[in-house]
Amino acid sequence: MGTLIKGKPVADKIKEDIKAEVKELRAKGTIPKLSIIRVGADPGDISYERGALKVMSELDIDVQVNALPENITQEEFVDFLKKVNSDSSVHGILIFRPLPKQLDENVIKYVIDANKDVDCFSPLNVAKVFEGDESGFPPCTPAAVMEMLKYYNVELKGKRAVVIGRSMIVGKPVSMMLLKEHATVTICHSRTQNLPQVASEADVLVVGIGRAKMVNSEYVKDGAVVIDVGINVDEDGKLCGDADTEDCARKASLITPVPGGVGSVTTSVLAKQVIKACKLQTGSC
Ligand SMILES: Nc1nc(=O)c2c([nH]1)NC[C@@H]1CN(c3ccc(C(=O)N[C@@H](CCC(=O)O)C(=O)O)cc3)C=[N+]21
Repeated sequence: MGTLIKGKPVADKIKEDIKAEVKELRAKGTIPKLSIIRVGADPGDISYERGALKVMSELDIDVQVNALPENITQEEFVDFLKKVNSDSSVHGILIFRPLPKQLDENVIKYVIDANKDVDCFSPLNVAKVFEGDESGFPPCTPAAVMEMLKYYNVELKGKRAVVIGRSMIVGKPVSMMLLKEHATVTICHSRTQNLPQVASEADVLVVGIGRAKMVNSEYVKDGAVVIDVGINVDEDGKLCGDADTEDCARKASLITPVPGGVGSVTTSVLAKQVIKACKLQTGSC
């Protein structure tokens, strides 16, 4: 029976480091501020927003939530984003994705100010993740995965990591970050043949596909570490991951729960990146 590894101690440690930095910034008259841009009311977005608001208020970081209508046009969205870009009181910008289909992410990603882009939307920040350059902003969820692995002393060097999912928010960047730590990385997705077989070769299995409880013990090698990045809402309206936690735990050595796992660390990483952005913009680093 595997051990559930929770996000809370990892998040607490990250928050502890940030607290002093916020104090220092505030003493100099700078109020760190995050601007969230949400289009519509997707349950995953709402969950992230709720978590983010809680963490930012704990840490005394200002947040502005911009809830834009589901049917907003591309032009209106771009105009709005440009306004947030040029608002000097805002240091970090988080745009929930995926955006509705009338909005072209391939255009918008060039509009967001890379220095305020705390969740790696801008191609400039994406490039840095792929280059292993830590001067930019990695996406918060993959960064949270790496924080979890580090905190729980999971060895990556030379190990076989399998990532299920190839999104720009989770799968692709987390694969590059695992590669940087010298894992041998396989990226799987909905078209992968013999998925359970490939997944069950993993020492570390990272799941981010957005399909509730899809991954069961058939996908898990004995003693593997399972990191569940999925945030889904089940039939009863409860939050659940992409893995069937209980079933996977029969074989896994360590497994992250949902809620209370990676998601709870993501929001702390977000706060950390807002502070990094704030220091960058106010010249205090
Ligand atoms: N650009 C972008 N980046 C994302 O990383 C992103 C996104 N868009 N769109 C939505 C999904 C979903 N997501 C969550 C992150 C944390 C929690 C979280 O804090 N969850 C808490 C529970 C919070 C609550 O519901 O009260 C937990 O798992 O314990 C939830 C969901 C990130 N996503």
